[in-house]
Amino acid sequence: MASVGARKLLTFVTGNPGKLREAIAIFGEDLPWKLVSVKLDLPEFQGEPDEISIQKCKIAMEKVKGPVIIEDTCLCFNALNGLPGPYIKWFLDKLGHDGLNKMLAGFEDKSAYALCTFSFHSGKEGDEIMLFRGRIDGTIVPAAGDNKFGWDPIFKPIGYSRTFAELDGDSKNAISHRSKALTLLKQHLQ
Ligand SMILES: O=P(O)(O)OP(=O)(O)OP(=O)(O)OC[C@H]1O[C@@H](n2cnc3c(O)ncnc32)[C@H](O)[C@@H]1O
Ligand SMILES: [Mg+2]
Repeated sequence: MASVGARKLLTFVTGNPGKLREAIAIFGEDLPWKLVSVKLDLPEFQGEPDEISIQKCKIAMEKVKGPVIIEDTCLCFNALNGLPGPYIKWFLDKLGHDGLNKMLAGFEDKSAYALCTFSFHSGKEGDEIMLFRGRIDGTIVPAAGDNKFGWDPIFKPIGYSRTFAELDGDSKNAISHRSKALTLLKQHLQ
């Protein structure tokens, strides 16, 4: 298995620099693992979040021989029974922040949740793909804050008066869907 010093390499396959930046910060340096990345535009599958994550991980496993992770993020509007969910990337791309807000114009319920699923495979034949999930609940609001990463400007976590985009990186990482999922993965790796 590839290693740096005493540390084993864990390869995160993603085409998204925002995810990578946050994952590196959350993963930290306290494990006997070093997180490295491979930039690849993975296919956008359809289906339920777990199925999508497993399919995505299988593609990553073809590219990376060794321990590998991928991540899939859904943004689910409760008024729309969980949509756009795994399809949020295309909805955001085509409609923008304003259009996503307008989708909820006819509903009183503006609540939503972000769901992050990390998939891990050890790289050993016969081992199963393992899933680690994190969720945060919030509200969809008109865009506020720096437009640096995806739908951050329109997601206001419950209990906060500011959107993800208005929080600094450490504050987002302390509570986010991504950090909850990655913390479970880290516990497994320990
Ligand atoms: O290569 P992968 O890892 O799949 O990266 P992606 O950008 O295609 O990501 P997804 O398929 O998981 O689609 C999720 C969409 O939600 C966005 N997104 C993911 N996590 C986010 C976060 O924490 N805050 C804001 N936007 C986020 C992301 O930019 C995409 O538009
Ligand atoms: Mg993707």
